[in-house]
Amino acid sequence: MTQMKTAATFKSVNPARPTEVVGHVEDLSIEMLEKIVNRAQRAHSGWAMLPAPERGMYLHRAADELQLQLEDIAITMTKEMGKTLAEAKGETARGVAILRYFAGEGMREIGQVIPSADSDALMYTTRCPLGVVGAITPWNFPVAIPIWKIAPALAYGNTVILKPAEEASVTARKVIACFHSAQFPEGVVNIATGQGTAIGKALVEHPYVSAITFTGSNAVGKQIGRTALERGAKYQLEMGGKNPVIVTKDADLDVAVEATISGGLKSTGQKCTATSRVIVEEDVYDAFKEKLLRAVEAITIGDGLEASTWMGPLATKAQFEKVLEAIDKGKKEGATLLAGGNRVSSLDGYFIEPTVFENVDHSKSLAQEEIFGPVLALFRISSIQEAIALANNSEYGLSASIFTTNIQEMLTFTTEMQAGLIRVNAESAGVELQAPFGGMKSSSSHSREQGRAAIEFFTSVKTVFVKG
Ligand SMILES: NC(=O)C1=CN([C@@H]2O[C@H](COP(=O)(O)OP(=O)(O)OC[C@H]3O[C@@H](n4cnc5c(N)ncnc54)[C@H](OP(=O)(O)O)[C@@H]3O)[C@@H](O)[C@H]2O)C=CC1
Ligand SMILES: O=C(O)CCC(=O)C(=O)O
Repeated sequence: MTQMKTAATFKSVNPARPTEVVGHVEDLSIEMLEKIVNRAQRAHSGWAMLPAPERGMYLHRAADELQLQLEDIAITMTKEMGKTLAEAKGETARGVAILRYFAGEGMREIGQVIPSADSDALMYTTRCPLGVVGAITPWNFPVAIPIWKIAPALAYGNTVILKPAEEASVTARKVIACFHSAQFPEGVVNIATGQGTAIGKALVEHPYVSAITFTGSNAVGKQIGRTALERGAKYQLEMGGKNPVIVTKDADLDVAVEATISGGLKSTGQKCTATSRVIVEEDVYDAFKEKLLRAVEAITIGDGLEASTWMGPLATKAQFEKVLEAIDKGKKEGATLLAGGNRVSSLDGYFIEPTVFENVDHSKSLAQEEIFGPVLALFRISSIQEAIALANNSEYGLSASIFTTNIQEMLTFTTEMQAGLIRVNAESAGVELQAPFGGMKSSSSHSREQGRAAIEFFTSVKTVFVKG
């Protein structure tokens, strides 16, 4: 009798009601990962040799499949990590658009002809794929983030292994099923579910994995960067944010309040681009605060599948506990709690009230540490210079917004703000797929994802000199 070694599994639960199991996912062993990496390595040369427009057609077919599965995938996402169904549908539709954008990359130019000093020579650049790419992704955007890593990797001729967050693995498996239904050649698109500290780590260390693209926490990102650097693999890290919004005395306060609520509290504040510091000029501080607190009070909390819900639960038990601890620490450090601050005791899941603090010390945790939850800190300032200095007083530099109608203030902000995404009269979150995305300072490894910028990470440049 042949003994088949079967994989262990782990369960993924619904954060809105943690007794409900959304699905079981394979907890791969290192031996199984080894097989997947070998398969991806074997598939690489065939995939890289395909004409780029043909690779683009595969991506179009994956987009068609994702479009067909949009409703089911969005419902799974809401059940698995809690964001509202409207947001989950929007994110899945964004995944379709990203696939179509990178399908088009198969038809765009990849190099330049450069004048040579030798009149008998032709000199040009071209690009080649890196090989096997490992994509390690978080739970907060379980469709968009994997796809904005996988789609360019494939378009430029790499094969891919996705290691999704454990808490979003059921959704990730459904996304990868769309690629399989689109009949990508065997081994080109792969998923390796399991623990980050085992499977993720082994992927980063594997000699056949030429590049790692990661989104998640700073602690893990830095560790991945060190390991990849050590063995000469290419790496790209997108990590945290402590994103400021500045509201000046010339701002339209209603617009600023709506954008602060949306940027800070949609997805329950679990976006690396979420607003967490709200820096308001003293002339309008009290008026802004009053409007903000009224809007916060109107927020409906509940299961993301219910149409009346504006804000769902935190995605995981760990995140729920981390956010409650951060709120508690803020209180102990002397900040004034204006709204929220508690778990929602009438609901079983990982729900926390939208929370607003003021009188926050700039050097303390509420002003400096990424919370990744529905928590806003208000700061009162007396000038635009003070506002920008405060906004820049952070180890992070991902996204930053200003609300003003004063053109000089807009220009000063766009010049002096140290952030990869600068937004004027618009919320700090919300990324457009055709534009470069990434942060400054500790928010990223200084590279950019999405749009045409993606080609820089997922390919290597070759300079070719041909002498006749
Ligand atoms: N920038 C962003 O978009 C995000 C930021 N965060 C921040 O990170 C905090 C913690 O969230 P968390 O989910 O724990 O984030 P992590 O950084 O731990 O997880 C992100 C991904 O990395 C994997 N991973 C974990 N450890 C390793 C490792 N040693 N080697 C390789 N891969 C690994 C995880 O797998 P597994 O799930 O199996 O652990 C997951 O797929 C949040 O509170 C928030 O502050 C979180 C999510 C997104
Ligand atoms: O703001 C967005 O749409 C993207 C946010 C993001 O990339 C993240 O939270 O990891």
